[in-house]
Amino acid sequence: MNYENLTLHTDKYQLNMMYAHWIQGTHNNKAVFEIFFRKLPFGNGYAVFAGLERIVHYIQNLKFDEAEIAYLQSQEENYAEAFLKELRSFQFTGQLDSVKEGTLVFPGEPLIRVEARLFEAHLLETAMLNFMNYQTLIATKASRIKQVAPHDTLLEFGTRRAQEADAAVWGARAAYISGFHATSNMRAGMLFGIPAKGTHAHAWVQSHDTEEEAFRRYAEALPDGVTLLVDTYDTLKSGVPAAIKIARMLREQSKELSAIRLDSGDLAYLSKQSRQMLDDAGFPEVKIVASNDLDENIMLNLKAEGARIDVWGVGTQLITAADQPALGGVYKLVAREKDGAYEPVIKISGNPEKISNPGAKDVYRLINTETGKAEADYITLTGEEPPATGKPIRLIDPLHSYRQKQIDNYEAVPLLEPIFKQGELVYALPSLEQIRRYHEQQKKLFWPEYLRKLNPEVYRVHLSDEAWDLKKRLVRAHQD
Ligand SMILES: Nc1ncnc2c1ncn2[C@@H]1O[C@H](COP(=O)(O)OP(=O)(O)OP(=O)(O)O)[C@@H](O)[C@H]1O
Ligand SMILES: O=P(O)(O)OC[C@H]1O[C@H](OP(=O)(O)OP(=O)(O)O)[C@H](O)[C@@H]1O
Ligand SMILES: O=C(O)c1cccnc1
Repeated sequence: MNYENLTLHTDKYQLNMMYAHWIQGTHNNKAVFEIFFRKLPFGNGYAVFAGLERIVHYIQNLKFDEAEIAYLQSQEENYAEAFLKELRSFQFTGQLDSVKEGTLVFPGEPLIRVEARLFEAHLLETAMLNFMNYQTLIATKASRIKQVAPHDTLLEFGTRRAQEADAAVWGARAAYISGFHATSNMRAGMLFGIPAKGTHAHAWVQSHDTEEEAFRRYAEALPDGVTLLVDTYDTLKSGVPAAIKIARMLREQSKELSAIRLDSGDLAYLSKQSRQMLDDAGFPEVKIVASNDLDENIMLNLKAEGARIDVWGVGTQLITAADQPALGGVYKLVAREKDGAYEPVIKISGNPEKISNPGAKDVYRLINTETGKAEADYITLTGEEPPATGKPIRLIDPLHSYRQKQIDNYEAVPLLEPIFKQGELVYALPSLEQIRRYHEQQKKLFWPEYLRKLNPEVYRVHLSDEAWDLKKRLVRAHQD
């Protein structure tokens, strides 16, 4: 079945709630929901927000066609015809604000805010979380990998091990946002304009009588600048020597061997030996590509061992976020329309970290005007006066309110941008190159202590006095 309509890409409970609201006549009441996550993945100090482009396309294409309606009828005989009619004319008419893709984001802050009829806001939850959680997770994993090899070339090789096709292409895009240079996935190349790159598999070597013949034929067949996989039989005894012969052949033809690839064995030892052999043979420009279940920890170790690797092919560990395969982003109701006005709502929990921050909120990044570095993120209620220089801010840690800090000279950059207004797209989606550049600039806003991959400093995310007072008031109201 090849069916692209994602309107029913939602959990059944959303339709249950939509129906129940419709039955009680509250489906047109408005509400505000916010997406945020509570815990950073991989012990990282930040996450890289991604998924907005897919969310925009998803919302623009929401439509209950006849196939969706027929399926719903087949599942629930009870659905009133008038409800199905309501679904047939369904479209998003609300407001959506979001952080831009490539932004560094932190726990507890609103990343996407949806203000819409309950009927619409419920339907959107599942798909939006699905897109945002996965893409943000992979962008964050890719960013960790980039941290350990900031000056090397990074290739995304994960498609064959990804959790199906969508994960492969959107994961490739997420990796590119965080600074990967290319993907092996041709469709991701075609869809998003990511450079597509590839070497060859062991099968190419195995399908010839000798390694040398395989390399020669491959170099003759392909355009200039090939990479040869040298570990099919014996890397140092046969693979690298055969590659050097081909490099000589190519040089005579005024062409060149671009690189060799190592895909097994001790990559530190083999890369150092291969480098020496290539240099001794007069080919210092030929690069060394490594692959084989790499992740940021192995890469860091390889670098510590002095490995001579110029290009890293990273697949499984990146595309599946193997060490933490899910980001726990949530979509929570923060305000509901009552008697024509918004009333903030809270979710109480015995665990203080799970008590939600009530009320529709904005979030600002406070940049110290002297250092140019981010000091903290600052969450206000939407009705509040935005923070501005000249107005000192007392930062109160929402979880540990004894932790307070005053800052005076700052620029407050709003992180949430209007994406949809009254259902109309008001945001010009940036190109992937622009997102990638924006992400690079974002990282420069932070001291390295927040960015390091092991035990990073915790970046502050604070509530304004008004937001904090509202929270205390609602907690108390629920205790009485
Ligand atoms: N010097 C090194 N230091 C740390 N880890 C390394 C080093 N060299 C290779 N590795 C990693 O160790 C793991 C070795 O995996 P494995 O034993 O399955 O590979 P292999 O036997 O060399 O090759 P394969 O099974 O793919 O033919 C891989 O994840 C690889 O990236
Ligand atoms: O190890 P990853 O990080 O997931 O990177 C992708 C892996 O996919 C290929 O191996 P595979 O054994 O599938 O095919 P091959 O015959 O080309 O080695 C490639 O050689 C890499 O080792
Ligand atoms: O081009 C490669 O070398 C490649 C591509 C995908 C997976 N493994 C390797």
